[in-house]
Amino acid sequence: MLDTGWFCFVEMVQIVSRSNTLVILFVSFVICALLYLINKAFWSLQNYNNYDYVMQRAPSLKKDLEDAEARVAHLEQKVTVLESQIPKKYPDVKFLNYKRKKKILVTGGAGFVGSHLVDKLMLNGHEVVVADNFFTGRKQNVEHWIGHQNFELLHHDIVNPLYIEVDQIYHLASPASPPHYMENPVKTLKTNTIGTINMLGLAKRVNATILIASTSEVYGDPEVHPQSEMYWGHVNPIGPRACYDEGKRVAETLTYSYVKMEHVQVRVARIFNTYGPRMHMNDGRVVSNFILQALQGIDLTIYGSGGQTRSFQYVSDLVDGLAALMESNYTLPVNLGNPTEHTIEEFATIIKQLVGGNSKIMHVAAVEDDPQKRKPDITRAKQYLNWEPKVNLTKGLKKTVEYFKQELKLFKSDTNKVDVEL
Ligand SMILES: O=C(O)[C@H]1O[C@H](OP(=O)(O)OP(=O)(O)OC[C@H]2O[C@@H](n3ccc(=O)[nH]c3=O)[C@H](O)[C@@H]2O)[C@H](O)[C@@H](O)[C@@H]1O
Repeated sequence: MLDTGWFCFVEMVQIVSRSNTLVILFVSFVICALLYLINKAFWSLQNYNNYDYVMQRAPSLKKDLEDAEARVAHLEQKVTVLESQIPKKYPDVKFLNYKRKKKILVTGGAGFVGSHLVDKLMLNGHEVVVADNFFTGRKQNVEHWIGHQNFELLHHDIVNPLYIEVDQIYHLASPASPPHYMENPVKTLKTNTIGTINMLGLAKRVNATILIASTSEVYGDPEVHPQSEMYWGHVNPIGPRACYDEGKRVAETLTYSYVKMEHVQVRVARIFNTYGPRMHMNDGRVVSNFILQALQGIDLTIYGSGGQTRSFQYVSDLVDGLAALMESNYTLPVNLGNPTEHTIEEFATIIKQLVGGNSKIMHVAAVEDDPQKRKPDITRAKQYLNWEPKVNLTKGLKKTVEYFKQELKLFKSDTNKVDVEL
């Protein structure tokens, strides 16, 4: 078509040179108009043919597209399967031969203390089964082991019996922070009584050694200071803390009854105030409360005068003590705690200095039956387990503050304010 146009143009130039200019201009105009119309008709015809062609092939093109989509879906599936086969990177665990490798159940193994203990046992090369009802425990505390050949996670409430084969049981399952264990006192009692019976029954059936996590709370509001294992305690049996204090006291009584009647191999750890990474942001105990308040620049709330004392141990010291107790042959209760004692007022100042910021210290109403002093006598642990705490308060608190900073960042990406349960 372009060639024809060019040809006509040349022709016109030749005619112009020979004829009357006006006639020639008119003829040229008519020719150009005709060429334009022919050109337009040609392109419409071409487009019509393409459209027709596409319409004719539409069903087969649609089928091709469907086939391609099915092939892509199939390949995607294959990629998913292959990705799941790529070995996950786990922390390095020790190799133990079958004689030394133990199968160990940790109840409450997804909780704050339990998960640190699980890490230690896993790294030492044992096979670990965690049973947790996730009331205060969290999957994220043990997620780095999920899928490992030595690890198993059971969503199980130990108020119901558990039938498995194990060599050792660390029985840690129970809420431990006052606001959590007071939330449902009957459930706390069931966990510490029926749950403990179930675990002692399991230990008896499979001939496993069982370690019971008891607490400094069995000493109640103590009249003896520091508290040695010989002290029988001073607990209000009908007070708000009784569900936990008395629950743990019954757990100890049950334990020694199983020793007397069934010769079960037992260990009993009386755990004093413990802190460290993986504490829940809404734990409600003093360490997490003060750190979170200081990090957010809000006032640190002291319950009562602040003259009451506590002795804080870092979680890695505790798990070393628990493992040492399990491996010992000592069957009476053992205190596991750090004997460095502080008033709560001093503790608030320590946290404020460590975190910095503008928080002030304020006093609010005292809580009922709050033990006024607490400090472990750890002579027994030193003598029979060769154990004593290694991590000092500043070092432990620095790690804990770092942990809570990260937790706050994650939390704040969701919302702007954290409600600390007070
Ligand atoms: O941390 C632990 O290991 C222990 O914690 C609790 O015992 P408690 O000593 O009462 O724990 P906190 O709630 O941390 O209280 C410690 C002290 O700080 C005070 N407190 C707590 C929280 C707060 O925001 N402000 C405050 O002044 C409490 O009144 C108490 O005097 C549990 O009952 C024990 O079973 C557990 O072993």
